[in-house]
Amino acid sequence: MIDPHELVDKLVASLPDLLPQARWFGGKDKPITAVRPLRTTVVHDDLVHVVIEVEQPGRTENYQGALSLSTGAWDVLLDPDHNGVLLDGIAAGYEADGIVFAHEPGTELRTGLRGRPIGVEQSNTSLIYGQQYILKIFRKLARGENRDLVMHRALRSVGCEHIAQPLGSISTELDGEPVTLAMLQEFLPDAVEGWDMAKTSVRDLMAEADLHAFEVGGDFAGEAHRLGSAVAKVHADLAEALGTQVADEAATDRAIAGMLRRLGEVTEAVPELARYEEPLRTTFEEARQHIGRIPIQHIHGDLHLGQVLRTVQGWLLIDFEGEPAASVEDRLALRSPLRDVAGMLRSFDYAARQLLVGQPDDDQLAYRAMEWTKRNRAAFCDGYAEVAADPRDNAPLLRAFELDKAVYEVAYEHANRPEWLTVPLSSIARMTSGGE
Ligand SMILES: Nc1ncnc2c1ncn2[C@@H]1O[C@H](COP(=O)(O)OP(=O)(O)O)[C@@H](O)[C@H]1O
Ligand SMILES: O=P(O)(O)O[C@H]1O[C@H](CO)[C@@H](O[C@H]2O[C@H](CO)[C@@H](O)[C@H](O)[C@H]2O)[C@H](O)[C@H]1O
Repeated sequence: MIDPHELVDKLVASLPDLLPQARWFGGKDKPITAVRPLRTTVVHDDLVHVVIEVEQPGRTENYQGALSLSTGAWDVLLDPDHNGVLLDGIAAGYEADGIVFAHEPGTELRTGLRGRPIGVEQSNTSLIYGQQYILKIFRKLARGENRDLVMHRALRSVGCEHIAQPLGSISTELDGEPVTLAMLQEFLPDAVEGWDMAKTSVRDLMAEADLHAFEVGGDFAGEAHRLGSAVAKVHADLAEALGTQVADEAATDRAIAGMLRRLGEVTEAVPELARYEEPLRTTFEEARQHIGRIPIQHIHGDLHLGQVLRTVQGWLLIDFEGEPAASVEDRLALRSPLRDVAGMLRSFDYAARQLLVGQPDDDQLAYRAMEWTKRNRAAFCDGYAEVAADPRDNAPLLRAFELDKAVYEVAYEHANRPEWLTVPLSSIARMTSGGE
């Protein structure tokens, strides 16, 4: 009989070489100084689940994976011959040595399906079972229940129609604290990402030299309007399920300090931001007097066009984990719903400009991009205002949140896609000099 611990020890020795090749591994920027197994669980005849601790200069993080007990092959979560037991375990309410497979109350699941990896660039690993279910396996593990699962459960409890319904989970404990390993949701086979739809619309506009955005076949404004209403409904549902609070002095201080801290950190890392530091600082400080006007609540936290799916049943919001770079406390804090609105407004700007990235300056195309952005941002706000207060009624706050998001994007692009840095930087330049 093969000893799983021996297999895991062998695996761990090879992980410093294997991990940097995995798309989901979030520590590619630094060398790996040590990998240790934290917990080894035989989940099924041929599936050994492993939680590892990865040590790098200045950070120690936990990740999960699995190997075959018979062959020692690594990352068999991706293998349809091995991953069927995950869904079957959730359906059956199975437990294996502290790993708990559970379905949501009142849920009945089909079994015997094999999971195929979704095959998109992602920081987790999602498996699709049949045409019905999607299992998101969280690769980097955080202590405490995963926010994506908590928010989905809260939204389900109030009958929210703009999410993919949560159906089950896999969880465990590490050092006495709960840890979510995976979340099962309904899979929408007809779903199209908002980002892809928006890019198609922009392409159609750019291809027509003489037509305005409203005259082009691929006009997105109707969708942007519906999306605005959907986001407002999700905010209302989150408020109903989890409550709201007045932003008191402590919450206000935290919000302003957070924006100023981020500005300082990003300016240090990206010198191109320095010339806008002063007006940005002033905008963030002035936001203090406006924050108290709107109740704070749980929000999506990382809303952009890649986090919304258009399905036959309307727009759905996915991935409630929050900003990848934010601390656990920041992700759990109550915040202004205008932050989500600001995230989406930034995304319209991105969608309009992505075709111009790396191209020589062209005033006509830049003008048309701006036309598309304005039209869709306005439609989104109109849709939002049909369900809740108009976000534009709080323009100074909305503007501060947009600029804060743009500062975040400067850091994100600097680290991930340097050629895209011009997108948030040019918006910051425009907005800090009085433009929209
Ligand atoms: N319920 C769903 N139905 C159909 N496709 C989905 C569903 N949930 C996620 N997807 C697809 O999977 C992609 C990744 O999902 P996401 O939850 O954002 O993972 P990650 O946090 O790892 O990026 C989405 O962009 C979308 O294309
Ligand atoms: O991986 P996540 O979805 O959590 O988000 C991160 O990556 C996004 C890029 O994929 C990044 O979004 C930025 O680029 C988008 C276009 O690719 C654009 O629609 C967004 O508005 C813009 O913020 C996101 O910021 C980052 O957290």
